[in-house]
Amino acid sequence: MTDAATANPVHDFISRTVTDNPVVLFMKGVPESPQCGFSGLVVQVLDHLGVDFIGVNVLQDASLRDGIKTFSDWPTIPQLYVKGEFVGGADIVKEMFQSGELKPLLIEQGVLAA
Ligand SMILES: N[C@@H](CCC(=O)N[C@@H](CS)C(=O)NCC(=O)O)C(=O)O
Ligand code: FES
Repeated sequence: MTDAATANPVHDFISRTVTDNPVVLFMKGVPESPQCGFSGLVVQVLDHLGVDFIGVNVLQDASLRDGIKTFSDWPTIPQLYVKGEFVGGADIVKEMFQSGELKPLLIEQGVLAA
């Protein structure tokens, strides 16, 4: 984390959220009703694998929508975090799922039963 984490309340919120929750998806809309196909795709993958996760709707707050980009140094939404680590956006999650890498990673991280 950069020193910005202590100076930026939005970064503090994000930091706490990804520390307190094992799997966090920063997304547009909520898991039950994604507002963008890219966010919806990641929700579908996580649901398919049976992962428990929380969704954080960046559309509720412009500073959160911007803040998650600077926090992760990643320009787009969705953004998946597992155990406080940034995993990727929709393309990465899709690729990891299709290549069979995602499930073992989630099991290894202890967020999915083997
Ligand atoms: N290729 C991206 C697709 C996601 C994407 O392009 N998101 C755009 C449109 S939803 C975005 O977040 N734009 C900035 C914004 O809306 O704030 C990925 O792998 O996640
Ligand atoms: S909201 Fe338009 S592509 Fe995601």
